[in-house]
Order: sequence, then C-alpha cells, then structure tokens
Amino acid sequence: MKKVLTIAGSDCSGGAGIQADLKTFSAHGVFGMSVIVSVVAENTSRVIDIQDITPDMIKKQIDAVFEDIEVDAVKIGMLSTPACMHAVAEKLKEYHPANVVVDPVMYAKNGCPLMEPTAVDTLIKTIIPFADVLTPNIPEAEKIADMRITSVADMEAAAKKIYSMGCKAIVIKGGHASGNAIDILYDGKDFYRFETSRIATKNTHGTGCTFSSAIASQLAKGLSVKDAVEKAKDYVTKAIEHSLDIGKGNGPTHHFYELYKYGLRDE
Ligand SMILES: Nc1ncnc2c1ncn2[C@@H]1O[C@H](COP(=O)(O)OP(=O)(O)O)[C@@H](O)[C@H]1O
Ligand SMILES: Cc1ncc(COP(=O)(O)OP(=O)(O)O)c(N)n1
Repeated sequence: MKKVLTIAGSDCSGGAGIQADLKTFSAHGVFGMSVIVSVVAENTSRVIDIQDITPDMIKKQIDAVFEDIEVDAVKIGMLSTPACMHAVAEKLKEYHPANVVVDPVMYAKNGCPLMEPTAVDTLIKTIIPFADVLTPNIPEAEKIADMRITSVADMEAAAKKIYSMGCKAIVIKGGHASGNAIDILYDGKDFYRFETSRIATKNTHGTGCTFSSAIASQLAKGLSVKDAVEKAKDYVTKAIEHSLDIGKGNGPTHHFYELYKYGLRDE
C-alpha cells in the first residue's frame, strides 16, 4: 500500500486540514499519516483560535515518520508562521521526500487568516522550492505573485511568475472566481486547463485540502502530474457535488459518497 503524509493544521470540525487530508487518503486507498503543525479551534463559520505546535515537536513528528516508514508522497498544508516553515523546510532538506504537494493555505473560506501575513516571503524562500506541485487558490496566488488576478490570462501570468520561484509545477485553482470552475496547471513548459461547471452550493469547506491531498495520493500511486491533477479535479468535483449540509456555515466536502451504493454507509 502506498503511504502518504500530511503536514498541516488540525480542523476540529473535521472538514478541512489534517482531517480532510486523512479522509481523502482513505478514499484513495492509500495509508495516511499526519504531522500536526497547528491546532485550530474552528468550525464551518469561524476560526476561534490557533495554537501552533513548537518547531521542535514538529521536527520530532517528522523524524518519527521518516525514520520508520517509507513515504510515497507528502502533502503540506497550513504553516502559520515562519518558525513552522523553517522547521518543515529543515526536515524536507534532510529527508528529500518524493512527490511533495504544497497547498499554501493563507485564509479559511470564511476569511479568517491561517497564516501570518508577513510569512509570505518565508513561504516563498523556504517552502515553495520543495514543491513538486504548488496549489494556491486565486487570493493566495495573488499574494505570492504580487499581482491581481481577474482572468484566466492573469492566472497563466501568475503561474509563470510563481513557477520561477522554484516549484516544479503549479496549479492555480479557480474556486474563488465566477463562472465555470477553471484550474490552470503549468509545468514550466505547457499550460493545461481543467474545467467544470460551478456547483451551486455554500458547502465548500475543505475543497483546497481535498484537492491537494487527492493530487498527493495519485502521485504516490505513480501517476504523472497532469494525470494526477486531472483525477484530483474529478475527485474534488464529486466531493463538492455530494457535500454535506453540516454546521451553520460552509459545510464540508464528502469523501465516502461511493459507499452509499454498497450499503456501507447510511445517510
Ligand atoms: N462551487 C464549485 N464548483 C465546482 N468546483 C469548485 C467549486 N468551488 C471550488 N471548486 C474546485 O475545488 C478545488 C479547490 O479550489 P478552491 O476552492 O479555490 O480552493 P481553496 O479551498 O484552497 O480556496 C478546485 O479544483 C476548484 O476548481
Ligand atoms: C486547519 C486548516 N487547514 C486548512 C484550512 C483551509 O482549508 P481549504 O480547503 O483551503 O479551504 P476552506 O476549508 O477554508 O474552505 C482550514 N480551514 N483549516
């Protein structure tokens, strides 16, 4: 069985962060492991507080996984401070894992910040160069590329700019635009476009975590970046189509909708 590690924050309400990542890994039939970087008291409506794990403890968790288990892919999510980023970067340098997918989480869907605004420079210098695939949404790409994005042409220009910062491929996600949900992949050579109709739902908590973890799972299984992104786009689209009306705000994506068919789950 392929083994995939998430290094990210914990969402106690279960829709995003580590919890969404592990659900996505299970749905893909890979063995999920987790290094918790921050504990976030959040739900479908708001972020109440964030407690970062110490850099020393982040590094010890990463050591515990890598000294014992062969890791086929790593997904990196919320890294709230430069100290967290330096801790993770030090260990990526030491273990140089294959198939690193970085979701540069900056805000929750409800607008609450999950990364210190001044940490963007550190993210660019210490984490982005390790990314085999970087998956910013539009507001995150705007911050990293330091430009406004209002069209697909802008997404492509931003992708080129961010690619030059050292990642091997970049997907800019179109969840925050209007019209069809268009994601752009750039691998330094070619652009690819992945497009679906926009699903009319408020229940999109955890879409970015789901998408990046699906890419990591597919890379672990040996797919090319283009094929992994294509399959991840299909997966997240179905997970949004079947999203759950849980909580008072943006409900979560659904990872086990297939199981209804076999009577393994009730709803
Ligand atoms: N309403 C929607 N309908 C269809 N696809 C969506 C919708 N919202 C987001 N997506 C897709 O979900 C994935 C995650 O995108 P996005 O929501 O922008 O990420 P994030 O959660 O990081 O803000 C992308 O593939 C995007 O196109
Ligand atoms: C702990 C934690 N990590 C990441 C997020 C953001 O998740 P994402 O899938 O990018 O988007 P939303 O869930 O905010 O829609 C989070 N909220 N919490």
